[in-house]
Amino acid sequence: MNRITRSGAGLRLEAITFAYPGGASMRFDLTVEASDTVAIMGPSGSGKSTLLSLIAGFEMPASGRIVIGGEDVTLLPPHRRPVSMIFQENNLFAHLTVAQNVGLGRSPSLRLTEEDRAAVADAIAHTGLAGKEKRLPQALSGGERQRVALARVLVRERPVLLLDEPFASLGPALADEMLDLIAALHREQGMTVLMATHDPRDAERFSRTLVFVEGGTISAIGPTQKFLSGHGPAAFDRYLGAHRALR
Ligand SMILES: Nc1ncnc2c1ncn2[C@@H]1O[C@H](COP(=O)(O)OP(=O)(O)OP(=O)(O)O)[C@@H](O)[C@H]1O
Repeated sequence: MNRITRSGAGLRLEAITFAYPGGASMRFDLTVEASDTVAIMGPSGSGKSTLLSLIAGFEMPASGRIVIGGEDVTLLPPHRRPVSMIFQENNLFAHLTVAQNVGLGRSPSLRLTEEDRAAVADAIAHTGLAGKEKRLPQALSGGERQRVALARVLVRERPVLLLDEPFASLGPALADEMLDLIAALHREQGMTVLMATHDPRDAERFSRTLVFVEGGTISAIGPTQKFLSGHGPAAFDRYLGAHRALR
């Protein structure tokens, strides 16, 4: 059944510097092993989304290098990078059906070959959307819309998946369901996954490695279990304590 095959790519950010106009300067150094699952955590405004946007190519660094799967992608536009990204919401085109939104992952003009159509059907089945192919996004639940975004990621067959708080607009049950689905796809396909999240439960359930971002830089990286069991850096414990107090 599985026409979707993919494996992960390693990722390296070497002395990446970046600043938004008028904003503070940020600097990122990071090495991620192929097929790792990485949670990116840190205070609001610390730079988690910016880090993902730099990897995806939506923002360009002032200096430094980004290497994915051994290829220097620093100067490549987003669509030429071996990366897919899912945002918190607004991942879909409102005027296109589920099947068309997924099909865009294969061809921006929706000129699909037989093989493309088969891949779209596979991805729709994999994400539990069979029977909903002709619906428009407005006729879907929030969780189903995120599944469509995930199905599109699957047909793109990129070895790196970036998730920017993809469950933040979903209730806890749907968020868990979506996380389980991503975990299952990861087990099957081994893509490298980086996920920005504020939720330690998501990090614990899904990630092997935790990256802690503070003040525009990565201040710590290590095994998720170690960080979440209170054996990480003191700053991370303070962040978790403050985060839990807010909830
Ligand atoms: N397009 C932009 N233009 C100017 N400044 C921006 C822009 N996007 C983000 N910033 C600023 O850059 C800093 C880092 O933002 P970023 O969105 O990366 O943080 P974050 O850790 O993802 O935050 P959150 O957890 O709230 O989503 C913040 O101070 C933010 O205000």
